[in-house]
Amino acid sequence: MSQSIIHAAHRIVVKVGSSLVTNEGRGLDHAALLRWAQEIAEVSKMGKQVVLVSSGAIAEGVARLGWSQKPTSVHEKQAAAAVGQMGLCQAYESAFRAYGLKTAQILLTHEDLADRTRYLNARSTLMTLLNLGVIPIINENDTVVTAEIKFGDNDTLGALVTNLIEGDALIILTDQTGLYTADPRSNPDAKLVEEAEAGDASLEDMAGGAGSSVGTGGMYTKIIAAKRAARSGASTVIASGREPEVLARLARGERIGTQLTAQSTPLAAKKQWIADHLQLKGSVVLDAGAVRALRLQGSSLLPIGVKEALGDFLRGDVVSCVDVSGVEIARGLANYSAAETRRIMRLPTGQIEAALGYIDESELIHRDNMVLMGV
Ligand SMILES: Nc1ncnc2c1ncn2[C@@H]1O[C@H](COP(=O)(O)OP(=O)(O)O)[C@@H](O)[C@H]1O
Ligand SMILES: N[C@@H](CCC(=O)OP(=O)(O)O)C(=O)O
Repeated sequence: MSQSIIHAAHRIVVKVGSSLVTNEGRGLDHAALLRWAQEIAEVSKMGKQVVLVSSGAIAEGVARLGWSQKPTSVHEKQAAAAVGQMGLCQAYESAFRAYGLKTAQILLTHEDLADRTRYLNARSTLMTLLNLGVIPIINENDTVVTAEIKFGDNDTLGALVTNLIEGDALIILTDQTGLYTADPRSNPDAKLVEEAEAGDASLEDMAGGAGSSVGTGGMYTKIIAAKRAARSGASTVIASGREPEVLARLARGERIGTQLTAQSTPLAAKKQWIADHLQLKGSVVLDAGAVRALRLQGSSLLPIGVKEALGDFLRGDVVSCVDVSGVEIARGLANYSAAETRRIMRLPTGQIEAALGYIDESELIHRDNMVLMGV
């Protein structure tokens, strides 16, 4: 059997569920947290970047408040989450510190990822943390969300974070060894699914299907998360968080649990999305040198090669790159708005900062965020 997709993955999102983190609700499992921290340190040393999405705030809050069971009222759940998140933070901070790693807490809501500016800000912060070698630890910002605007479960959050940072892979650690052909708790004959295509509809039936008791969480949300992650080209592994050295072994290429493979790579998925993008917010007119650099040398687009910026695009919008006669050469995600582009076009990279007072990127459109058109 081929190697685990985690072996080749560079940027990985790891999601751990409440039952694992809190030892089935009995309070934080410090030994498990230490194990994952040790393994993530090992995976980082292999040159991979890791983001951790951790549940457990509500379960830990319930334990800290001395409640015998999870409350049903939204506000009590939110209060429990606020109490429990302190415990999660403390525990992760000291577990990772033991292995020489710094951590950062990021709490997100659905609205943060739906709003374009907040999406880009969250993305930039996460990328900056990863480049600094810090491990971001993400949870839903339970205090400010109500049922209608909740991710609802952290499997979904894990997938959206994978899309956000263009991760190569999502690892969902849970209390089962992977996806079975039926719920193994009630079907002792169920078999482990070792590999399948992410998005394969038959998986949803194995996991219970929407609307069943399992459909509100359990494996179903993991299958849907794998489908979402695959949209940006990331494959998913579902495995047991209790399996010794699970993360390190996956990273070394060992096959563990269930692998749900995406049909394209993150780069190909992004380029397809850009090529298909119909809502172009503007265009830039390139000089002959820039046209040659894009077409023949596979270069990024630098401000110096831009003669004109048309329309009113913002940073992150898809813009069209045309030659002086209006022929579309490429399409890509702009790093600067139309107004900024007008101030930096025709300038060499070294003068961008003086013209704007800051520099985000030296390219107007990076090659990885660009597709050539009509070739
Ligand atoms: N086909 C299946 N294969 C494996 N587990 C399943 C399946 N269908 C339902 N489940 C249930 O899903 C549970 C894991 O989901 P959940 O309790 O939400 O975990 P987590 O807290 O890790 O998100 C398992 O304990 C199992 O009972
Ligand atoms: N934000 C919540 C997450 C709840 C959740 O999705 O839990 P799980 O299904 O165990 O991943 C918490 O930290 O308690």
